[in-house]
Amino acid sequence: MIAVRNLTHRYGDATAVDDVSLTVEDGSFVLLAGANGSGKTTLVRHFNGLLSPDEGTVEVNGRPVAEDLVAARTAVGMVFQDPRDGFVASTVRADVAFGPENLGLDRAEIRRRVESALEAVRMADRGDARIEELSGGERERVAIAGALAMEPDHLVLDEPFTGLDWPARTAVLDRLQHLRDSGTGVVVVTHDLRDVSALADRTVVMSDGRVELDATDPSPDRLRELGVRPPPETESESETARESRTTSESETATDDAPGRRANERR
Ligand SMILES: Nc1ncnc2c1ncn2[C@@H]1O[C@H](COP(=O)(O)OP(=O)(O)OP(=O)(O)O)[C@@H](O)[C@H]1O
Repeated sequence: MIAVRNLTHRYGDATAVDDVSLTVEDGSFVLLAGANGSGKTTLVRHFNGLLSPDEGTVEVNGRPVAEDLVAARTAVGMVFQDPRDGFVASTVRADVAFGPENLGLDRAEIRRRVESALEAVRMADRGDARIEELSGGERERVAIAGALAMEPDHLVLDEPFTGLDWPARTAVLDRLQHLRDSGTGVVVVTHDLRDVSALADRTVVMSDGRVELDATDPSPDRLRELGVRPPPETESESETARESRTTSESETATDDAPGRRANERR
């Protein structure tokens, strides 16, 4: 479990994360959303000690992150958008193998993990490709494979789907669902709730550094209020509901006060 308690993070005088408490249980899938600058990336960077709190604590599997950074980074895998500088080897397969090799695993286990991770991002046939020759989306997929190959207890993906085509996106989501079902805690930071929200056990929305919403089934209206576009199904349901509301209001309006009703709808 990742347990964040009363976490505050400041950049100079600006408070980016403001007294946030949040837990990510093993085997749960948490969607972390919120407008630009609301503090999502800053928050998740604390999950494996990439940042240290100004106030509050973060524990992973019951142990304070600051006490053992290596343990925290082994337990919490992290993938960020645009991983341009994050590669350590020249070919895809060597890069994905780097982390498992550092865990001291035997060759057969490293091979199993690497092939399985490449399969998950639909790059199984590109293992020998040179990183420098890959497109942006392919690089993102290699970065995701690198984190998958570590088989961490928790996996945090910050805007992981931006450059991914639909087949890759679907394949990665399938793997995330499978991981969640087998006990991994998954956190996906995204502005785009399409497809991901169907998998999420909870949606957490940040605004101005605070957690403003933590719900299993957030209402589309509340999401909109917090600057998050609802997933399409709920959005269209809501549109339908609004349309039918508008129609019945307009029927009533014809009966009693047409001008006033028309203004209200605007
Ligand atoms: N390295 C930094 N130095 C100073 N301020 C920063 C730094 N990183 C982030 N901030 C500020 O902290 C606030 C939160 O930023 P953060 O990147 O955590 O938000 P976010 O919700 O992930 O945004 P986005 O959706 O745009 O990625 C913003 O006001 C941002 O300008």
